Amino acid sequence: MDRKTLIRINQAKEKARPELCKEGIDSGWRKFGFYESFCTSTEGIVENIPRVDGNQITIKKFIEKFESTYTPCKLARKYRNQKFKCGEDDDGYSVKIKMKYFARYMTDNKDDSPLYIFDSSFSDHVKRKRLLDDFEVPRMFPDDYFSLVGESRRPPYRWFVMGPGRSGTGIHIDPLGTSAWNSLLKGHKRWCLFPPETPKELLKPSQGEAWKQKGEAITWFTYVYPKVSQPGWPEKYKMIECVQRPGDTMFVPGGWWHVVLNLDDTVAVTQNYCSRVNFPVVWKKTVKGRPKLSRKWYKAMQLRRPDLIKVADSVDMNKNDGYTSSSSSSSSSSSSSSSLDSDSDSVWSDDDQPPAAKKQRKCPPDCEECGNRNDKGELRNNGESAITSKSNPYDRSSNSCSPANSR
Ligand SMILES: O=C(O)CCC(=O)C(=O)O
Ligand SMILES: [Fe+2]
Repeated sequence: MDRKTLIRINQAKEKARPELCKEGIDSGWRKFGFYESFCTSTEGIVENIPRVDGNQITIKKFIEKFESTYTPCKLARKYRNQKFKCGEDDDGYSVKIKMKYFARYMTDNKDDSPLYIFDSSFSDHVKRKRLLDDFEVPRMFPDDYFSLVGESRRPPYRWFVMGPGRSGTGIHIDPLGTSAWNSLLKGHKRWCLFPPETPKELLKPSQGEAWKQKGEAITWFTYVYPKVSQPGWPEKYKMIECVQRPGDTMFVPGGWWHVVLNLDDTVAVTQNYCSRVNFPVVWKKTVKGRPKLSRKWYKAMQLRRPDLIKVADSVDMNKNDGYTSSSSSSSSSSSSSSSLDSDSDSVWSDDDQPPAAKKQRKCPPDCEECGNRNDKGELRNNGESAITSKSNPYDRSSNSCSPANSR
């Protein structure tokens, strides 16, 4: 703890519990050594309280059964019986699980890289949609130009994210040059970020090191982190590292590599967006990778944002695209745009699509072509991905490696 914090804390302690401070500030406050001896883990606690589904029980029934009888109860959290996406099966279908099972798994699992809820379809559902009432887009991110194409046509863009310690998101770049914000409500996330020009080969675990867990964040921290944090690591690819705490919002600029490990149980919300700043890059990547979507977007801009049309028309499609808004910028993008050179619009819509359409967008789960895939069905192509299935953030990428549109 730094000196100033220590002084302030001690002042508060002196005022709040003077009797403890009399013995000397540390000895009084640490007499029993509970820091060492008392276990605060929830594991192993046997609960014997009635649990009630707070969404189902009527007020009348609650008063009758619990309040008027002075009976303690635990109103189960919302969404207990709601299903959330925690992965994808080999055919590309969402794997969903009820919140009550996942919540138990969160507190009671010993998996290396546990299941992770990463769900972008919650807002399509009448009950799960209520999650939208619980957060607001931070005021720094007012622009969202993909909204012009309409909610049902736009690529997936916001996710409810929840997972236990050791779960996380392997190293990747967010799709189509979009930037993102990620707000943490509970728990701690460990982040490492690298500039866009960092070569992918330096950031991915080598074959064999991690076998089936190649794309997992925990594998990255085990095998790659020691390399990137060595003194010889190039200054130009310098890692940015931090711990995100409850209430913190991370800003992830377009093109930046990032890897995220949950250090304990976390709940977060994240959104990808296209703003005035990243529009030239996002537009270019969309034209190249998602031509059909780009045509719809263009029409919508003609109608409602002629100012953006001007910018779109001035984007040089042949120039190496940097991630800054300045046209004179010389910073180079990742080398992945070729992976997006296909029109895969037909397959990015959503869970309700006919199986044939869903199948189209699949490549094998451990597709060597595209790189890798994490529990969230994340398929990456050169680390960068196209926004694809509505149900999956990084299905944001899966089209780019299906045979129909292989590079
Ligand atoms: O919270 C996480 O696991 C990271 C999410 C992320 O990188 C993303 O949504 O693009
Ligand atoms: Fe990301």
